[in-house]
Amino acid sequence: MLMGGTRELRKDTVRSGYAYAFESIMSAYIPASLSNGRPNVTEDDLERKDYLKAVIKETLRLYPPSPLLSPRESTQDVKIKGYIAAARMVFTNAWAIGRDPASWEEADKFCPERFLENNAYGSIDFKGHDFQLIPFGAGRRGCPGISFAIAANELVLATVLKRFDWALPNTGENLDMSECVGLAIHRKVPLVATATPHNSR
Ligand code: HEM
Repeated sequence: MLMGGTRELRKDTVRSGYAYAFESIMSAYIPASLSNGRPNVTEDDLERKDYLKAVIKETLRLYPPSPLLSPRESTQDVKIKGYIAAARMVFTNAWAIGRDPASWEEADKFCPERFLENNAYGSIDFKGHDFQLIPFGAGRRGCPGISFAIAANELVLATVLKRFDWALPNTGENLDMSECVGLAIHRKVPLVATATPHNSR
């Protein structure tokens, strides 16, 4: 049984807000607030990086690395949305849940701003309490590595943005964001980007 709907992976050629998000972090947030005369990004810098955190959250909403989480098996009869799941393997489609228009405005649009404080989804988090956003699962068998994973993601992303000038190939507004189907999500078309060291930051 597949919980959370069976929306098909679609060829998402809409560049939507990716370039904007990328450029915003690079030019508006990172240099100004992370430089501080120090060469490296530290965890202290990240305390204040609301936009960067929102970008990671929005990425996990649209592209949960484990789109079907871990399979579960019911130990007794249980009715879920009209299905009987006695001794059945149940998959939770976190990918579809993250794009469900019943839960998200402009569900397919990449819009990190939605997660900024005071905005519509500012209080939603991925720690397993808000069931519309469960890239790490939820409950007793939810991912125990959330804090470590998020800290590593923030640190690496902030560092590579701070240390390099990034440029996308000339794809205009059509960066192909299609995904491959699989246990772990990944890009169908590899991302080609140039990174020029930026030593002055
Ligand atoms: C972005 C990074 C990560 C994502 C998206 C992720 C996602 C997940 C998901 C979806 C599950 C299954 C949860 C469920 O079915 O309810 C899981 C389980 C698990 N994760 Fe992660 N994870 C990440 C990083 C990590 C890291 C860094 C660690 C360890 C340091 C870790 C350790 C585990 C373990 C041990 C489980 C099994 C928990 C259990 O079955 O009781 N994960 N993770």
